[in-house]
Amino acid sequence: MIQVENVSKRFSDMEAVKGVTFTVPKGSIYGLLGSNGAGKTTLLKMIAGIYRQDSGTIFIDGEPIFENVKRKERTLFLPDALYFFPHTTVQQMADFYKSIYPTWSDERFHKLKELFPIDVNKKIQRMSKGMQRQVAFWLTLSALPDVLILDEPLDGLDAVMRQKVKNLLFQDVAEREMTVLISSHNLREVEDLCDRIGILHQGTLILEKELDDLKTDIHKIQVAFKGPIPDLFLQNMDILYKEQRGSVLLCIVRGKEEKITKHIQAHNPILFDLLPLTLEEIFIYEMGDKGYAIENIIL
Ligand SMILES: Nc1ncnc2c1ncn2[C@@H]1O[C@H](COP(=O)(O)OP(=O)(O)OP(=O)(O)O)[C@@H](O)[C@H]1O
Repeated sequence: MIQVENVSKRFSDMEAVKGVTFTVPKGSIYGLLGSNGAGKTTLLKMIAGIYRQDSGTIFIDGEPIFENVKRKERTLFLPDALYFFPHTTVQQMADFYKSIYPTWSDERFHKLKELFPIDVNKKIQRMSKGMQRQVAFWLTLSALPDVLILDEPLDGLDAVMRQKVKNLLFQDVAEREMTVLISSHNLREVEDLCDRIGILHQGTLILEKELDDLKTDIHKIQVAFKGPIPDLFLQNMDILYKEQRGSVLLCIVRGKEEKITKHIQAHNPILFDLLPLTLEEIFIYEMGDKGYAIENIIL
């Protein structure tokens, strides 16, 4: 479990992270989204115990992470810019991981060989960017971490490999209750992976949502009445957005489908449609005046 409470970090005159609070429950996947420079990497590095926060607290499975060797042995961070020792092979890196991570599993390492078509005796720095990322996942997942922190992890992987990696993450979350925090600048890339999404904008967490709630609780409706729109009709609905097109009223409303349908039908509309919203539309309407922040992460 990851608990981040009111965490801030400043680089000279630049406040990169401002009072961020969120929790990632054990055995769940949290997606931290934000455009370039939003503060994702800085926040992730604090949660991984690489940077010390200026203020606030960070607990991993109930303990502070900074300078906590025991916790770090079970918390792996996969950075966006990968680093491997010069001239090392996959096998040599695996031996190194084995020497520093007590949870390392040779069995897992050999099992994953079937998924990653890479020669263990090949020098990593001679591999392509995507192959290097595959090696990083191979090593990381063989260490069986309790908590996995991933910074833009799918960059450079092809579509097939992305799916393989996603399946592996699901497997570890389901079977070992691994906790995953994953940063991305693209909602589409992680929407099928995450239980919960947080949006970071200029160092502040501006929106946090369970993806399942989002999908079931927001609807687009089109409705028309014989005469003018009844006053009570509008007053009793949680409307995020509304637009009149001739006699048709288009609304984005929050609430349970059955309740909304019942309410609308009670006003005898001559036209009524309830349409599904895409995840992108939901975010745009939810963000309201902060819509500019979402554009970069959904296009
Ligand atoms: N070591 C550093 N020294 C000074 N400023 C830094 C440092 N690291 C990050 N920053 C600044 O902090 C802000 C947040 O950067 P960060 O790398 O955390 O953003 P990000 O959301 O990960 O961006 P990207 O998606 O582009 O990787 C930026 O304005 C950046 O210039």
